[in-house]
Amino acid sequence: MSTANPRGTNPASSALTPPPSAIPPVRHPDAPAPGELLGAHYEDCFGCGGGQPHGLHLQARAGEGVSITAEFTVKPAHQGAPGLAHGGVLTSALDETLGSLNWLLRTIAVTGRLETDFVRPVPVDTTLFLQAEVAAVAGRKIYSTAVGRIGGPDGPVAVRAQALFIEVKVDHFIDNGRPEEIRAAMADPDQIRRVRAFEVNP
Ligand SMILES: CCCCCCCCCCCCCC(=O)SCCNC(=O)CCNC(=O)[C@H](O)C(C)(C)COP(=O)(O)OP(=O)(O)OC[C@H]1O[C@@H](n2cnc3c(N)ncnc32)[C@H](O)[C@@H]1OP(=O)(O)O
Repeated sequence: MSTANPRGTNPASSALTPPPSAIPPVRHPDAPAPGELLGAHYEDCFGCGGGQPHGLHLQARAGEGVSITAEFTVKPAHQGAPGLAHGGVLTSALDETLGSLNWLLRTIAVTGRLETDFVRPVPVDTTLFLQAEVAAVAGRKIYSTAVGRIGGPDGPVAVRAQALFIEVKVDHFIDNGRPEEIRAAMADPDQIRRVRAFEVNP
């Protein structure tokens, strides 16, 4: 389990601190190999899908262990202040990267809590280099951290996050999603096979 404080001097809330019973994450044997691009989990996802013109089009790549790297280039549609990325968009990029980690655990999970530190402004046209890892798992709870750098993968830190993801069944989406999108997703055999495989083949 990672012991470093990924937020520098700002401690995370206690809900994001793994309990003593938490265990280190285990990379699933069928997880994509280190270096492999993950691809979009859903074509219309704002974070990773190719079907959203103003989406982030974030590309995540499997790392070693239970870690991910990802890149996202800030577009004019992502501005908050003139010429600068909106903080919510940067948090979305962190959320998407952190969510991708669960593919390496082969666990379906949603974000329960996400805390972000905004360390540096991120101008339009900047590429954010993201790195994320799972720190610990406790039952359905997955504790993860992420950092986003600018200027290169080893550049200065612009954003940091800590998150708690909660494992859910595929019914979470079927029961709560808007019927038209759910129907379309259910009609896509690849989408359903991919998600169901996580449940029947843990
Ligand atoms: C068909 C298509 C499929 C597509 C698949 C794509 C998937 C990927 C998409 C990814 C997209 C990118 C990612 C996204 O953007 S995911 C989108 C953003 N997230 C959501 O929409 C989630 C909304 N929330 C919920 O649905 C429920 O609240 C969940 C499911 C999270 C829990 O409700 P549930 O009734 O199931 O469980 P529980 O309430 O018994 O809680 C269980 C445990 O967790 C603890 N806890 C819970 N919340 C918090 C919290 N905020 N802080 C601290 N702790 C929290 C809780 O205390 C308890 O602990 P304990 O008492 O056990 O110790």
